Amino acid sequence: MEPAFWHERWRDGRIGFHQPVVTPQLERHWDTLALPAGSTVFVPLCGKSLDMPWLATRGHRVLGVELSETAVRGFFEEQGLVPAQRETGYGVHHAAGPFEIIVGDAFALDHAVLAGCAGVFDRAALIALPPNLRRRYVETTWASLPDDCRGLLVTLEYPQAEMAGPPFSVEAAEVQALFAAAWSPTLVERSDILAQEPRFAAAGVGSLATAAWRLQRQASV
Ligand SMILES: C[S@@+](CC[C@H](N)C(=O)[O-])C[C@H]1O[C@@H](n2cnc3c(N)ncnc32)[C@H](O)[C@@H]1O
Repeated sequence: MEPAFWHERWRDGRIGFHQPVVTPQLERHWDTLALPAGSTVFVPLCGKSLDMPWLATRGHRVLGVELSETAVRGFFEEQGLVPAQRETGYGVHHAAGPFEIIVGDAFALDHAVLAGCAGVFDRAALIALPPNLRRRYVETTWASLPDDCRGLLVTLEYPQAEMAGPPFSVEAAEVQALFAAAWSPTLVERSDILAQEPRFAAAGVGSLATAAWRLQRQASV
């Protein structure tokens, strides 16, 4: 999707992807990653997700990247924080408490800015991107994470022909194909959620599952 698509969504308040609750798979599976207390977790395409404060309650620092300044302003306001702001080569960097969010393009991040991230959490980031950008996202953004990084990825699976994305369907075979070169993906949960997502059923989608993947970065040689 072009940046204008997302800017319009935030400008018009069409943010049905934003959840008023913490992602359940994050609560269920995060601790199995056994990341050290105090370590930094990267949250790509972060929006104003409540997953970020949840990660902070687990003792993490959080580094997010998000195109929309509206989203980032909303996040800090809702958390009751006033961020310090500075211009960087990646975009305007906002920092307050355990949170740092760059208002910028996830595809422009590099090893230098992500070097301190021990973990990564992706909910509605990979699946927000069309197929050509999904590969680019894994080969640039995820590829810039350090060698020992571990993470959790949440995807949706449904017959793509029955509904246009976003969110897009990303099936297990694609997760394996995208990540297998540099990460070890392990499926930790798959649940049928059609009954909880009436807008998919209303759009004519006949089956809908969510999957959670644990990912371990393989050391580069
Ligand atoms: C589907 S939303 C999910 C937001 C968040 N992960 C959540 O769970 O609520 C995708 C977000 O990615 C942002 N976005 C899209 N492309 C981006 C890019 N190239 N770099 C940074 N953010 C991007 C959009 O503005 C939008 O807020």
